Amino acid sequence: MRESHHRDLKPRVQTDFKSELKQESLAFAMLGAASATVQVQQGMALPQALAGIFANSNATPQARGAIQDIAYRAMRQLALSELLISYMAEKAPDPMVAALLSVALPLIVPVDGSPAPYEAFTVVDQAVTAAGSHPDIARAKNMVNALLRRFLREKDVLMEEALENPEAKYNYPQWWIDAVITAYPKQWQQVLEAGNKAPPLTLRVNARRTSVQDYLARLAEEGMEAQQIGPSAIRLAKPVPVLQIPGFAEGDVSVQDAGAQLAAPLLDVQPGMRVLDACAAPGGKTCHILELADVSLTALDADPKRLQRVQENLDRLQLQATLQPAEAQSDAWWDGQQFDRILADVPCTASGIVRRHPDIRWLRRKSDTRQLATLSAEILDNLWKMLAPNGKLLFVTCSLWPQESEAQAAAFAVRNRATRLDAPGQLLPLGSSEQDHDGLFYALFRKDA
Ligand SMILES: C[S@@+](CC[C@H](N)C(=O)[O-])C[C@H]1O[C@@H](n2cnc3c(N)ncnc32)[C@H](O)[C@@H]1O
Repeated sequence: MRESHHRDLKPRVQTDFKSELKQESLAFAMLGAASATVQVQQGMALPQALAGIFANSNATPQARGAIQDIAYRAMRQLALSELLISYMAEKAPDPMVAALLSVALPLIVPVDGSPAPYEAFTVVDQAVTAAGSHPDIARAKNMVNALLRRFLREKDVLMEEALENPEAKYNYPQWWIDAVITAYPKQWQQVLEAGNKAPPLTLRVNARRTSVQDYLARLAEEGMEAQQIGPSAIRLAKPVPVLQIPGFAEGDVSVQDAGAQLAAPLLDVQPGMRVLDACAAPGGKTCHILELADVSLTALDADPKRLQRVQENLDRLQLQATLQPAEAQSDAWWDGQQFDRILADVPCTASGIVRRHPDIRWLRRKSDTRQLATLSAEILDNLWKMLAPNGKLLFVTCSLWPQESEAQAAAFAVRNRATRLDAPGQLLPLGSSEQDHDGLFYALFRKDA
């Protein structure tokens, strides 16, 4: 996938996704996933693209699930699919046709080692039906048929050739591959591969309502296989929709990655403390802090809409915080009273959570890293003055890039004469079953009196 290729795309996109196809058909799901894929190629985040498609469509919850699954698979193999298409198509297909082919190919050959979810001939047949049903691409129906059938015939040779290309082999832009190799010369392959695996569903047990042991027993009673993978973290063997998680609606558990669950304990909160969560939404870490101690917490975020999600999570867990829509690099909102603890989970490239957001690699530009690092430095310096003497500030990113993480932490400590305390540093997402977490970074600082 070439950067310039992306910017030049001006496809006709069917955002008002009302298809005449049967909702339960694979063709319907593929068409929805292809519409989402085209929008990502135009620069929109996949969750937003899907939300738009769902809002404008008549899709049932089941059909939505299928669209989502197929779109996420397509993101994890986009560079491979695009290269394969370029081998087989005489001229570059219309973006919507290319997107339909890009959602079909991973269903025939998943490269993460998982079994193919459908019979290959069903995929071809349904892709052709999908093309035929869409007014803008119906004329490409025969081409879709011919190309996918050729792929079935020549799969081994085509795959062998394509997998010699690093972008197609690993399914990341070349600059991303280079950045991982530079930062992690020993584990780069494992890191890239882990980012292409579907993420686990990890729960955080709410210590105010139950214990890990009791909750594991409850899951066992319900026939759900699960394993403890952190002090409060439980990984389900098979992901399920949130509303099927026992006790979720009542607040017994929340969904949170095991790596993200390290934040609240590291802050070492004590009853009565004043705590600022400076980039709080959607409130995963906010709620965890409040589950651990009765503190007076301000949850700040620049995005008021995302702050509503913090409130929803607080309500579900029956917790309280003061919500503050504001930018963390500003002090216009601040009453001058210092905080005992500050969590700075700053905006970053999110390169460490690419297994959950496989679209990120196609949306980010190399230059984003520097811009975000500059903003984070401003945020950190501003928050430092809001910290009380002997207070602690926890700096968190979900980035793999040292420029945003370790280099940022080191420069911050020097600028502010902050004392660095023990913290895990960079968590490498290696996808191993013992350490199954996202790629977060943690640095903890104390302001000496
Ligand atoms: C990594 S997310 C936070 C995740 C959250 N701490 C959790 O555990 O659920 C970063 C958040 O920073 C917010 N944000 C972005 N720029 C900001 C800024 N300048 N000031 C404050 N918040 C900002 C985003 O809206 C986003 O919600």
